[in-house]
Amino acid sequence: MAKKARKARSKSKKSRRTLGLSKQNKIILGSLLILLSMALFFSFVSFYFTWQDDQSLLTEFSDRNEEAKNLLNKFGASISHFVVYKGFGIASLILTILLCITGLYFFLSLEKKGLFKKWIWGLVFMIWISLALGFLADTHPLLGGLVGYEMNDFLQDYTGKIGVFLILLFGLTFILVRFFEFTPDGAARYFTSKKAALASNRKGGTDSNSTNTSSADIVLDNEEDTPVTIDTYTHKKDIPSLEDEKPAKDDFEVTVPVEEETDELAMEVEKIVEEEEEKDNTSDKLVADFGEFDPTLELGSYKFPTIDLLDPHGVTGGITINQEELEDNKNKIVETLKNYKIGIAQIKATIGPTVTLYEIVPEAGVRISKIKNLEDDIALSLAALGIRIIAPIPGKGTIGIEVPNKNATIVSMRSVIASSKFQKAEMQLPIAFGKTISNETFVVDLAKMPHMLMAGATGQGKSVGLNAVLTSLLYKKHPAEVKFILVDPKKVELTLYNKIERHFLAKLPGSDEAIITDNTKVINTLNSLCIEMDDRYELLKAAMVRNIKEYNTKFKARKLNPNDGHKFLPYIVLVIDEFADLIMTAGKEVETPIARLAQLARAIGIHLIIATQRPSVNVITGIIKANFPARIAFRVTSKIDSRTILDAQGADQLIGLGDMLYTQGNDVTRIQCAFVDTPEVAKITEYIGSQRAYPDAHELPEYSGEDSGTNLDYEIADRDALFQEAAEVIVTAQQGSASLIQRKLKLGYNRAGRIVDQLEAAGIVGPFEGSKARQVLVPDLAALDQLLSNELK
Ligand SMILES: Nc1ncnc2c1ncn2[C@@H]1O[C@H](COP(=O)(O)OP(=O)(O)OP(=O)(O)O)[C@@H](O)[C@H]1O
Repeated sequence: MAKKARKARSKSKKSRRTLGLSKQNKIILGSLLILLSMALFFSFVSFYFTWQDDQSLLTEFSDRNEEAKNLLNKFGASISHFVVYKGFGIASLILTILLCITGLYFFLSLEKKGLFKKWIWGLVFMIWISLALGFLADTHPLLGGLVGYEMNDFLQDYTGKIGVFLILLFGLTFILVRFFEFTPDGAARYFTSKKAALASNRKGGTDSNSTNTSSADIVLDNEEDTPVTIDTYTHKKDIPSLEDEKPAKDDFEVTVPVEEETDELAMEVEKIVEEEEEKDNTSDKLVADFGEFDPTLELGSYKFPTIDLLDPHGVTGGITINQEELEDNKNKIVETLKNYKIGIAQIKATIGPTVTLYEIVPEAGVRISKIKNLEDDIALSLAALGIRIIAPIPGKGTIGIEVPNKNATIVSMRSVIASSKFQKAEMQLPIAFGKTISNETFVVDLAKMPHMLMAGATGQGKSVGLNAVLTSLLYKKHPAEVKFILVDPKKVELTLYNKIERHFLAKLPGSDEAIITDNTKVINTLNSLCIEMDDRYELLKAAMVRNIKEYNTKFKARKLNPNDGHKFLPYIVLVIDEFADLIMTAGKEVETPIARLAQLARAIGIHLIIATQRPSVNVITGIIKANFPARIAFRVTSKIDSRTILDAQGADQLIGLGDMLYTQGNDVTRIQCAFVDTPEVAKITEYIGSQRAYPDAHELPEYSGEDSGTNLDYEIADRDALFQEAAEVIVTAQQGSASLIQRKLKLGYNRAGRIVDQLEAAGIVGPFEGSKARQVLVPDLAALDQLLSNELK
């Protein structure tokens, strides 16, 4: 009976949990297993009739002329010999059943958890039956198979016949208790209930109307026959908690208490788990059927730029070391320090592309500050610009003196992009800046920075640095994964990226140029980015995740429904070249949204890179600085500038040409920025731009400025010629957005915006509502006609 209940439960547990294969593959595998199980079944059964005839053929399997009597010929004879004769005897049939069940599980895509249990029990049965038959029918070894026979033999050698019998008895008890959930009181109840049912049947035969309909009958029963049974019946009706006392007359009712008496709690827990699983199963099933969502699919044929688009800049081997120069510098350092009575215990040189680091361990008792103060003297004696003393080198306990090489080696972008460190970088937005002083490629994750401030006097390598950042991302990221917003007031530095507008750039709806050169447009873009940020936070909140990475992972696993507004979110990188210019002209209007973005945008994948020539405090204000932990300083002209950008000096001692300091907190790292020339950028953008692209640049949310949409007073005569058409479009679509008018009537952004203002003045659309489309106040075209004709009266 318990088995019956189990079956019923296992049936109800049929869930759509996947087995890691696609549905088609599961059907194929399932049918293969079912057919195999049938083949084995026929082989095994016929083996018992044909084994003697086929025995001689076992060694001649490959001989095509020989024919076996087994229903499945030589295959059947061989496999049966192996599984039945040498294996488990007649119990091997269980194997065919297990295979068949497994096949059905696959075929019907059932949950595999129960399957594993079935196999375990199947094997237990096989071993027990084999052992039992080996014991009981030891004169017929085919029944128990070699396994049963040998096991018996082995056990009997140690425990004798009685011992084996007791072992078998224990095995049987184990199976009865664990598999059939048999308990002595359960059995007693079962038999009592059967007895009671029989008794009531007998009674039912004499008095067919006496069953559970009237209390008078019950009292009668009570008087006449088994009082216990009737007691239970009345309890059962009134007090369900006492059901377990005695079963009632009806078979159906008897089964209920028996079920509750046995291991029911565990079963109910399983049911709860099942419900939880089903939620996930929908996405698991989607993933199994269609695979994970692939955001790159729309541009599936996109080819990443190849390395040969980059120039090696004449550097083929590593850095060439001038041994003489090294010795010379070393001697000069030692001598200068000696002049100031500073003894050196040890000196070591690390040769970098632009500078060589001399690491010295001073003799015991030398004060570090003394060496630090000798910076100018050492520079003088070495007759070199750009000496930087790091005392002490963090984490090393030595003092570093960086001396520029006479012949600096260019670090080509090609070499850093090709480096395994960059190629293998498992970062969200990896950037290969260049090489450190020990000639290691320096790769950082923009997503971790999360915003970057870049400063340097004119001609020191800022634009090259920005190009290095953009190139790194272009080499690592698919157009679906990252979008750039480029602000270039100088109008010349970033123009080349126009070619990849429809792949990698994002812009405001309706703007013609993807690269922003106009300062007023920057304000709109920044505000639009703030709207995008708020929208993304809403999406993250709805998805119950903390950042864009988790969000996108969840979306790819098809756990977020696009119908609820969820979509794959690309990273957005905003690059502003010449920030000083912008802040001078727009001031607070720019500073406020930038500060807001810098404070909040890290989690939702919007990252800012700001470059400026003048790192003065009125450009890099406190609020901006506080939110840009990653700073890069190219050579600046004064110590004050260095302090403003890095909070430390040193940038004034750089040698220019891409020599830079990078800090992201405390440590300052000197890096030679990778050099990528304009023709190389042109080649890369050309390569990408010539490939199939999205229909348009990535569209940012619409932002119309704070003062728009209020106090509008348009004369009817001043209305746009397409006013009525636009009104019809808006009313038909019931969506008050300027971009809709733009698309439908093929207008520019400004004109569409004006029309929207006129529609608002006419009371056709509601006021501006931030990122949302305006409300349409007119329900249909008839109402619109009426409204417009009323106006004319
Ligand atoms: N990493 C580098 N390696 C070698 N040379 C470099 C590097 N960076 C810049 N240079 C040299 O310096 C020149 C000026 O660089 P870049 O145009 O980047 O300066 P900038 O700081 O952007 O100047 P501006 O602010 O006037 O635009 C480049 O043309 C190049 O010759």
